[in-house]
Amino acid sequence: MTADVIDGKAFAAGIREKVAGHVARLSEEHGIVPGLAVVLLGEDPASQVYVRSKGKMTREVGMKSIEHRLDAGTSEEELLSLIAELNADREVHGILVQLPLPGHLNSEAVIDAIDPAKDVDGFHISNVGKLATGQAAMVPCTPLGCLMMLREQLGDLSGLDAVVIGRSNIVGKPMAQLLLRDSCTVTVAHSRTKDLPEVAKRADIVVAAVGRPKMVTGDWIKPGATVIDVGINRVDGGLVGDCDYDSCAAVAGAITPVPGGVGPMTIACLLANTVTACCRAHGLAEPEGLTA
Ligand SMILES: Nc1nc2c(c(=O)[nH]1)N[C@@H](CN(C=O)c1ccc(C(=O)N[C@@H](CCC(=O)O)C(=O)O)cc1)CN2
Ligand SMILES: [Mg+2]
Repeated sequence: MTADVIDGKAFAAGIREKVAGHVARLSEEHGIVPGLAVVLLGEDPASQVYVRSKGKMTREVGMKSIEHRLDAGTSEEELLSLIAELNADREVHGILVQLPLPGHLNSEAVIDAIDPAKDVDGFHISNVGKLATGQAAMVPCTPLGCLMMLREQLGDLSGLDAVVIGRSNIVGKPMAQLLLRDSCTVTVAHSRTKDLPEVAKRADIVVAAVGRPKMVTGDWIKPGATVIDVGINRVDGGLVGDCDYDSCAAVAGAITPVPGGVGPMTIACLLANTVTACCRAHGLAEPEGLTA
């Protein structure tokens, strides 16, 4: 079997087009321009690339991009004071603090200072709780992108066996919640899981989000399963996923490549979340097909 390649780049472009349509309508019918504020501390090269890309795509879909680039040594007090300003700014509908933060800062305290209604990353404890209890939440962008690709590829996910490898707050845990919401039977596996290859091999859906280059190999995959590779590992100047692409693609029914799979969906879903937050803030109907 040769797997279908799930083209995240093309899918993400389609989402951005939908977002642009909603933004145009918000402007024409209501005179509203959604605004996204991105805060970056320090000079981490990858973070700089992501933040630049977020700004560019925000502008391309017609939204207002607000960027705050702060020194790596910025104190928590200064950062919290900026967040309070953004919380109060009516032109800002979404706020995102680029992660990882420099080590002297308490990420949880920083994230929980963001108004949950503007938390377009979906990392605020209130959004985490809402997702877990089935309430309307802001949903973390990377898992949301994975869910959209899975629904597109497989249709109804109900009853499917899903194994999420990785238990991070940013990807693994919210991914498991979303799959559960879509009535999958969900297993969250991690570095201490016994017989991990056998566990993975039972799954119709494997989501790999561990941050270990090429860890998941084809012999872990049930023939025909759908493999979503969230890993972005820089190895020998190139980019590889958490899955060994060639051996997994030889067995899977469908697979996301790295690059060009999950990555581009993250920023597209961020833009989608910003439009959703803007509509909610103004009591307007939420855009369809852009939320979980
Ligand atoms: N506050 C947040 N911080 C971080 C998040 C996040 O969702 N919110 N996610 C990641 C980084 N990230 C966005 O911030 C991100 C990662 C990767 C991509 C992407 O398009 N990747 C491309 C490859 C790009 C490359 O060559 O490096 C791909 O996979 O095709 C977009 C956004 C951590 N921090
Ligand atoms: Mg096929």
